[in-house]
Amino acid sequence: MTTPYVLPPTLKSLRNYVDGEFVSTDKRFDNVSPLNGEVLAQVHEADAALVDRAVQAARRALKGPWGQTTPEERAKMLHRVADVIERRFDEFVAAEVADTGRTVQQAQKLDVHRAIMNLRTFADLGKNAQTDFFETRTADGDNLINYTVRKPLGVVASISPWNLPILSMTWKSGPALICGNTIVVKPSEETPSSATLLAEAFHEAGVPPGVFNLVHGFGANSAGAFLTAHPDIDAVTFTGESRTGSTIMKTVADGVKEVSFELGGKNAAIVFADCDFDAAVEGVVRSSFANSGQVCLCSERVYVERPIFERFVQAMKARTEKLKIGYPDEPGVDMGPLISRKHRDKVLSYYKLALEEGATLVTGGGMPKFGDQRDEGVFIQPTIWTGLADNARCMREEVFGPVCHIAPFDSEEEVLKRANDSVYGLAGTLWTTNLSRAHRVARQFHTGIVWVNTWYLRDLRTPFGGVKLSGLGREGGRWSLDFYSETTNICVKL
Ligand SMILES: O=C(O)C(=O)/C=C/C=C/O
Repeated sequence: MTTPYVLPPTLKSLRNYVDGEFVSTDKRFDNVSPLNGEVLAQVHEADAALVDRAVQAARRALKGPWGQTTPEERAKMLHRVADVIERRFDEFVAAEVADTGRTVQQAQKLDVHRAIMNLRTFADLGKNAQTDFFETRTADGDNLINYTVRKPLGVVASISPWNLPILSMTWKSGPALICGNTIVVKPSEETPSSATLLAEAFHEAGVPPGVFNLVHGFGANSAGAFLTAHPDIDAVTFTGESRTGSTIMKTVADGVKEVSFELGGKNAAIVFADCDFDAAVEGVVRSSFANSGQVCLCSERVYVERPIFERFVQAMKARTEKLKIGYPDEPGVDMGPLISRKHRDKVLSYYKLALEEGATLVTGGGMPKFGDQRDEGVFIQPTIWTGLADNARCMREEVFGPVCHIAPFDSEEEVLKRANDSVYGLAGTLWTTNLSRAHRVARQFHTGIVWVNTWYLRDLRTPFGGVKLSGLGREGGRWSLDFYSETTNICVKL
């Protein structure tokens, strides 16, 4: 097992991967560890010319051998990539841990595990995909048959976030490639390591040049903007902040390109008095502080039915104060640092704002003091507030840190009105042992996803995405196959 946050030697210099080759550039930026501020590697930034080379390589590959492959052959290649990830599992764990400071346990059980699952699941879903067939009889007595065929969109631009780096990159690449497209991926500048390893995995698996391309860089005036503005891309899939989604939508509007967005959230968890109390406490601690609260699905707003409100707040406080914050491989560690100093400053600004807005601080609210090198990292305390008004900024804006606010409620009608009173609508969570209430309330969440008596358990065949500012479209299962394909209907008179 490689030491969890020392990168494998090949990852000291993180290059682009274009047309089957690793490409260095003169313009480089530091990859900085959130654990202790050390420079881990130099990242080679792609300029507009290199992004153009990547898009042209992707376009050429569509007309090459890749364009002639069958879904079965593409599935075999994706499984081979997954085999390489399995073989180099510890390196992918080390890459994710080095870039993000997450716990080794999470990187193993969630991030890298899901990267393998994403590729294998979509390889098989795409290979076995159903299409539609209708028998039609017209009023004039004609008999017709109608059937649909799925064809590739073309060149897909994929921009993935720093919070679940390899999970989101493979969540997009898997379905895009099984549908016969080619892809240019741009990881966040905060998490370049596992993306570079993924390019090595595609290379080792023998996927033809130009099918999978990787460009490193930032958003505006850098690789992200060059890629989404490129005239020869056919679609954009993006996970990240809502305002960046709007910018991308404007960029591709003239070309009327297809977009799939999974954006921000200010998710609500509703805890009824008839819940399984201990399970709800455990579940809401997890849904508030997992990945240091850096998951678009986390619950930053918790509503608890009044009869158990005080008891629930005290139980949450006690359980949260038991969370172990520290290095990725410390025994029993629960939470690592945030992704960067800049992001920690943002979260700390909300910790300060909450008090100005009248919050009662139940626990946390600052930074842990380790008295060792970890103080050079960007760690932060998990925090619980109560007492804020529903219209406080901390109740409406996404903090994207380990924080939640707990408020009491008195009726289903009231709590649903408050939970849905948000510009976002990604994920709702609900805790109750009353079966009919579970189904009745779940469907009244104005969100794309609802979890009942659990959080963030995923079936990859289900539709995943949000409403309002939380996104556009759905990915997952056949919804991914529909997004990453052009569907043609063919009507034949018999
Ligand atoms: O679980 C997934 O498939 C996924 O895409 C999660 C995204 C979470 C973003 O913060």
